[in-house]
Amino acid sequence: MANEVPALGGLPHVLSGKVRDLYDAGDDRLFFVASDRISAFDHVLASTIPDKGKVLTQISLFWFDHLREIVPNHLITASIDSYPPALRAYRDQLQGRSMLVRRARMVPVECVARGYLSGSGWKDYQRDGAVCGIKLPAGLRESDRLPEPIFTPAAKNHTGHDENIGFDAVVAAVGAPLAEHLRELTLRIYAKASEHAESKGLILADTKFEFGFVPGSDLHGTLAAHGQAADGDVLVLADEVLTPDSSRYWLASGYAPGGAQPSFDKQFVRDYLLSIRWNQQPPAPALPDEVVAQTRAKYLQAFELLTGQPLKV
Ligand SMILES: N#Cc1c(N)ncnc1-c1cnn(CCN2CCOCC2)c1
Repeated sequence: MANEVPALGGLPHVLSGKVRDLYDAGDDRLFFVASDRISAFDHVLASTIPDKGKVLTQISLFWFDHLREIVPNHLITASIDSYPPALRAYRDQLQGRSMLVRRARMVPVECVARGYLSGSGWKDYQRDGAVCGIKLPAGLRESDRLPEPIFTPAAKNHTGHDENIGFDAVVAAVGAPLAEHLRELTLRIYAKASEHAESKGLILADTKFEFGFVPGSDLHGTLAAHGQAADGDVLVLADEVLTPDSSRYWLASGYAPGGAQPSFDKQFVRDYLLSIRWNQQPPAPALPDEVVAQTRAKYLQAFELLTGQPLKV
């Protein structure tokens, strides 16, 4: 079937996720545009949240910079004046919610770090007393802080839920040296990010990273000291980074283990969808204006808490 999503400024559409659209910018570059779409219970809702795409993009850009001493990344630029000329005609549509990145050879594993027991980790713990084959102490409650953060990888499942896998499966997929590097790097990034979040009154319960390899010479003209493959390619942090869509953030002031914690950004949406007893089947319902406004405010608050700056809308 012909691609239903039109090209953007002559850049062919590559794929779309629930929130972001990806285009081929040529010369081994990709172009991301983050929409204001919002998903809940695995469905994209009929309503959008104004400025959500800008918030998520700006949070990723903040973390790329904050983590630059730990890990290089795939970003080329988020400045419209540096985009391919044909895109500059879309300045109003792209401002603040887009980025030009290096096309990477993506690692086929979702690299998840967990500091707390929640979501699929809680479900796996209840069944096995372990998460991704990592045995945990008995008697943990939902949302409990783990004795130490753990690496809980997942297989990329493009249809729906990613499937938690053991470290051995990562080794089988990418080899032991890279598997060990991914685990160490994922946990190191998580430690730095959760320390920053905590200093801002937020708990970073868990987060998902995606990594890929780019030619070493492409990386700002310098070779990175670590994460270098034998062929000279360099491992970079890609995709979205430590956003409320790829992470669980909780307000530290309201933290109460023993049950599910309110989602920092989507609780108003979830509560509304539960209140109308939606059967979680398409078509996903629209949201009342008040829920849209409250949710937008939470995204702006997340950005301001994490960065210390108000979002330029
Ligand atoms: N980042 C990045 C990246 C890159 N730098 N090079 C090559 N491929 C990718 C890539 C392609 N797909 N994904 C999964 C993330 N998707 C994005 C769209 O929205 C859905 C999720 C990553």
